[in-house]
Amino acid sequence: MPSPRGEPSSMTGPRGLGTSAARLIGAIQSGPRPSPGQNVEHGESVIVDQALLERVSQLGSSAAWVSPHQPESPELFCPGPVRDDPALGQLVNDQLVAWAGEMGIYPGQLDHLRKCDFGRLMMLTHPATNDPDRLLAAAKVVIAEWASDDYYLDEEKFGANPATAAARYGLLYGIVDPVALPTRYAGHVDKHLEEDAIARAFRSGMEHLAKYTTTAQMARFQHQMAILFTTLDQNASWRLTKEQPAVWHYLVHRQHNSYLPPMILVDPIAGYELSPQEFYNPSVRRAVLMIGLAAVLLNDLYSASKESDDDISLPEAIIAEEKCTHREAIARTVEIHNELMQTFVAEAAVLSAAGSPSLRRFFTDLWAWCGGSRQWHATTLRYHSNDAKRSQETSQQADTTA
Ligand SMILES: CC(C)=CCC/C(C)=C(\C)COP(=O)(O)OP(=O)(O)O
Repeated sequence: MPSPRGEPSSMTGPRGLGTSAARLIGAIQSGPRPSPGQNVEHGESVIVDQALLERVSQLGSSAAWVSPHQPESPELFCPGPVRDDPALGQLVNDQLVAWAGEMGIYPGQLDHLRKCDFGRLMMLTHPATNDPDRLLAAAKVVIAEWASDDYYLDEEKFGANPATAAARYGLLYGIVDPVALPTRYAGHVDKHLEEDAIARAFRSGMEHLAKYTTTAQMARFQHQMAILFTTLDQNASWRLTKEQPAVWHYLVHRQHNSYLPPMILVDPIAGYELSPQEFYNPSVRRAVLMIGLAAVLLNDLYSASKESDDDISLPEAIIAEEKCTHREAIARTVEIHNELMQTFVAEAAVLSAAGSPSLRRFFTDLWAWCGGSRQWHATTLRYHSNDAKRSQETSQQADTTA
């Protein structure tokens, strides 16, 4: 298949772990000699600095393997946190919970919200900044995303309903990418903001985030949110039909129902910008999509204890398709996660060697985001509460790989 930007035919060569990086090197090396400073923004015609490539290829990969406590469990290929500053996490968490109260999200649940410690998640996933206000800006939109998932789609006890989810997400997108209605109807949006706490949270969170984003960074965030909402609609449709998706359908779904909305904020929160030319370069996008999927599969590994019995997740899709045990499905999920992470490392290394300093930093910050997210998933009360519906087997199994 030709890529949208017409990569050389060497991109259609062998497939599988590692071969993709080799294809990229081939593609990059086969082009004409670059002019000084040329990088992936301007096409694939860059000669790779082999010494640099060897250095970046090592980046993080050895440290990402951690010995399992149970020899039969597959190891998770994921780094640990780059920084752990509990006081900073608590400061952000306190401000976040106060803001959630003002917005009216998680009514009657603020104590639980505090204990889930999303402020700690932000501190762990954005080690490039110590500025609590930057972390809070990112935290607000993240918690608004989670609230929409909980209150529109997942938690029927909170009024979530798959039959109305798509209609609600449609209205919510009108807040994320503010609509410009004819005068006669504009007041309805204001009324909706008064009535819907999640819409209010998004409006407020986006305003705060805009302090730190360029126009292009905000636009790409809105694009990623539109994608997220589309897949949450897809999820609602599976819930309505009680369909267990095929594994590949689930992977397509989860690649976009992923942690990419918070992950692609690593540069504005750290105070730099990956250019739109590099961000949207198809090879860069491919690497980013892979690490985004891997990061959210880690959620599937840790969150099983809180999910309902009809949960849609990769282990559940594998059990249905392969008729295997829960333990085997977890092992397969870890394998898939690891393949994605390893391919990301290989491809990001090549792209880093050819790209700008901001691209190298962006990949490094995504890697750090995963390390922080893993630490939070392994410890947060959201996935480790005493009233967990299912046995803790899944998260314990995932923990043994941590
Ligand atoms: C942070 C973010 C992008 C939230 C929106 C969608 C979402 C909640 C996820 C991608 C996390 O997956 P999941 O819906 O399974 O989350 P929980 O396990 O219910 O916390």
